[in-house]
Amino acid sequence: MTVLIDQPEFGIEAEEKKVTIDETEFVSDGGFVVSQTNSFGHTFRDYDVESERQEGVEKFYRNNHINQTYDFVKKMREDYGKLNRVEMSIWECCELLNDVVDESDPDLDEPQIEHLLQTAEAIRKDYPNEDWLHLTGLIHDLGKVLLLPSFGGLPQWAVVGDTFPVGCAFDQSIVHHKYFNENPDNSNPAYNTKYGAYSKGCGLNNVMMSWGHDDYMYLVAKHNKTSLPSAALFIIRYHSFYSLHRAGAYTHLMNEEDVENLKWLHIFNKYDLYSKSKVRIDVEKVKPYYVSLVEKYFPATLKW
Ligand SMILES: O[C@H]1[C@H](O)[C@@H](O)[C@H](O)[C@@H](O)[C@H]1O
Ligand SMILES: [Fe+2]
Ligand SMILES: [Fe+2]
Repeated sequence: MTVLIDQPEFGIEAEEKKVTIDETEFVSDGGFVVSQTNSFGHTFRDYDVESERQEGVEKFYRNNHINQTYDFVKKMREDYGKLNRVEMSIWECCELLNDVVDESDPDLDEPQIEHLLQTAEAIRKDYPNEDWLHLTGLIHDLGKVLLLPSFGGLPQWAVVGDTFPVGCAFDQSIVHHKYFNENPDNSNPAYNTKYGAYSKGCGLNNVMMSWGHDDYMYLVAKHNKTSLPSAALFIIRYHSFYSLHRAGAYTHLMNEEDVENLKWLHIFNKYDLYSKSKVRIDVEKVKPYYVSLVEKYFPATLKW
């Protein structure tokens, strides 16, 4: 197995370190079993199948697609980039997710803390030595605290669901694409072409993504100077960007570093998606391990 992990130094100017991956030798056989069906007996991410979640999820995407505009995202990034709302530790934030249920998800109606631990534990089974990836699993959805009053109490459409670039044409592969017809950017010639506000190979870092838990948690991790490698930050920031990592759209906006990091996101996605189940994790049992990882990669208190 060839996985090289440079542990970055902790410091403001420390560059995001790379974790290189040799896919041909990277075998995962630790025992995580991919389930064919979700808790409701359907295949994962089927947005059209009749189920108890279908109607609510579609309503969610209508609101999401109408309201996520370039100007809205710009405003949210500026506002939340100040990180002036709350001060707390990573673990305290995990516990806040006890009260959060995600309305965009056809596969899960459990409190989000379950999903965090299920994802992290599933990764740990197959990649026992990649502790940074376990921690990435634990924290990737922490941005959903944006739903809570002390974080601004944003509506679900501004926090969860798949993400996509704003400022250029909305790709057909995006879930419930038809609702973009009512998004004002869709009829704005500055934003409705293949490249829109961007240029070929400009790099995802220069692309504005619809606002939600991904970009927020990226901002929190980055500005609080995590020592996690760049692949972890990429996973956190783009894990909901299914039109890219599943459908292969928008690759014309990627640069070389994005291409490298996308390999890790593909690995991560398997655990994020297929670990969703009704099988509960014993939080108290696994807590000491995750708290030790948090100590390794984050300061004790973070600004949110
Ligand atoms: O419904 C889900 C959920 O909100 C996830 O946290 C997000 O990452 C997915 O992309 C989305 O489809
Ligand atoms: Fe997510
Ligand atoms: Fe997730």
